[in-house]
This record gives sequence, structure tokens and C-alpha cells, in this order.
Amino acid sequence: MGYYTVTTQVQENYVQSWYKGKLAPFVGGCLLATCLSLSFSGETAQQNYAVSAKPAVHAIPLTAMGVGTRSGVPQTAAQKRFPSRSSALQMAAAVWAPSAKMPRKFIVGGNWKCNGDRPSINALVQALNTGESAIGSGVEVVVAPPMLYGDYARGLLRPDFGVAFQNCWTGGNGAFTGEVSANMIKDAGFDWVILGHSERRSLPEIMETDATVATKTAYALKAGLKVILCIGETLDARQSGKTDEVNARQLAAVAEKVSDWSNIVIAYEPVWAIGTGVVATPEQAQETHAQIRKWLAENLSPQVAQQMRIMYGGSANAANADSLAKQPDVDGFLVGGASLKPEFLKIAESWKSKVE
Ligand SMILES: O=C[C@H](O)COP(=O)(O)O
Repeated sequence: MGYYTVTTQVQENYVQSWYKGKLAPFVGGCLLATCLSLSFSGETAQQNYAVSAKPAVHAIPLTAMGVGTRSGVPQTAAQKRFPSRSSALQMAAAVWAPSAKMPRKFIVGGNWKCNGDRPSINALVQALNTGESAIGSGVEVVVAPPMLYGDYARGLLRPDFGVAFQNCWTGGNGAFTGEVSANMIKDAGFDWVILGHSERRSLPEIMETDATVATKTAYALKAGLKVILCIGETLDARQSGKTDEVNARQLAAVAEKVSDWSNIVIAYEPVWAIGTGVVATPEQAQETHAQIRKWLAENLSPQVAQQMRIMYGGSANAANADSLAKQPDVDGFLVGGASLKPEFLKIAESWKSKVE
């Protein structure tokens, strides 16, 4: 099962529904615009819209709306086949609107870590490409392949999923053998980078410090990337009641070097839950997320706190995602092991449990 099978399938799923014909899509776009102006006036209408408008969004002629591809970046094979990934993401952002039940757009990341090869990526992407569209829904989805496969995966992956890198260098280009700069990631057409993951903080071969994570975060933001900033406590820290202290310390290091947090999403990942099968209870996750938001309010601003999306990471899977997603301060997931399986789509769909 290879490239052409995958791309043909996606083409059928997306391109045909978005671009086939001219008149019908144009009318669809006009209807949606009318729908938007009416439905954004109330909470109930917004919630109904988030669920019901997806088919209409599929019919919007994005190119006809003047939303083009990123200039200066060579198109991948998939981008040529599926006219605009960035257009799809812009539409996803444009359609969703905050409501009392979901004040922040849900975000689900799949961190593939150091796993996979071309055959397994082909198979995984094929499974992900058959799932429900994120366009027009209440979820933003980003997957992070191993760096070497970033462009390959993006070339196959559905255009409504973003692609992230798992790390970047602390600064710009130069004599830094083996490193990849944020500038290169941005220049290659990617928008996201994961920084501060506990594996990079704690593996003896790496041992990134709070200060290094902060430097990377500041530079990545300056280069125009969005950052999934991972924080979280070890088992020892939790057992000795230092969870909030550890999270505050890791956040404070970033606050020393970053003033604009609008392109940061925080991933709270208790180290004891990562890859262990021991997931935080919904109560533990909510309590810690609320403390993180409190820290943001007290140390940055109430506005940053209110707008910040805080993902949960650590043994999240299809079975526990809904109960975690229902917590008011859980705004999504950063998924490791389960992101390598089709069940990742079920986790992405857990946003619906927030608006039920
Ligand atoms: O980045 C993802 C986290 O490390 C969670 O990994 P996990 O879902 O395998 O526990």
C-alpha cells in the first residue's frame, strides 16, 4: 500500500468534495458566510454550528476565496494534489469560535517520537487520512514525525492536520553540526515545534535544562514557529507535593525570555504517566491544569491564562480521552504511543465530549 493509494484516497476524501465544480462550491461558501454571521451570536448556535457545519465547509472553494499557498516554498507532491494545506488550516481556525463550554479550541498532538520507517508511516498515514475531517470541527490536530520523515509524512498526510518537529536548535543557522534551526523548520514550510519534552529534559545523553528549553522557545517563536511547550513533574516530585512548584519553575524559565505567549500551547505531561499506562485521573489533570492557569494569570496576565491551551500528555488513549477532555481546563492532548495507531483519531474526536 503506497503513496498513490494514499494520495488517491485522500484526494477522493477532500479534493473532490472541496473543489469539484465551480458554481456549487461558490454557493456553498456564500451560504456558510451567512450561516456564520447568524450563528456566532449565541453559545448554543455556536455549538450547533461546530458540529453541523462540516459538510458545508467541505464545499467551500478555498482557492476561489483567494486563500493561496505559502509563497516561496516548493510544493510537495501532496500539496500539488491537494491545493492548499495552509488554506485548510486557516479555514479550520476561521470556522471555530469560542463558547462557554469550549472557550479555547481543542488541540490534539501526536508525538511519534523516534518511531517508524517509511512502510509504517505509509500505513499510519493511510489510517489517519480516512478519518473524520478536522476542518470546521472543534479540534486542531498536529502530528510530529521523526525529523527525517517530516517532509515525507507531510507529503502524504491529509491537509487539515498540521505537522510539528520534535526539537530544534537554540538559535539560527551556523556551525552547529547535527542541529536543525527553527529558521530551517519555518523555511521548509512547517509551523510547529515541540520543546521541553521530558525525554529531552531527562535522558542522560541530552539533559536539556530549563534555561535551554527557554532559549529554544524564545528563538523558535522569533523564527515564526508555534511552540508546544512541555512541562511536568517526576513521580518523586508529585509524591513529595512539589508538582506545582516544578511546573512553575519550568514556566518561569520561559517567562524570563518570552513576553508574547500567544503562539505557545502548554503540554502538561506528568513524567510518571508517560509511556507507563498510568494515566492521571481526570481530577489530577484538572487540578494541575487549573494550577498552571493560575500561575499564568498571576505571573503573566489573566488574558494569557484565559486564552492558553493546556494539553494533557501521559498514557492518553481512546478509552480515557473523553473523561479527561470533559475537564474544564483540559484543552487537548499530546499523545505518544497511541498516536502511532488509528485510535489517535478517536482521541482527536474527544473534543466532542466537551460540548455534549
Ligand atoms: O509526547 C507525548 C507524551 O510523552 C506521552 O506519551 P504516551 O502517550 O506514550 O504516554
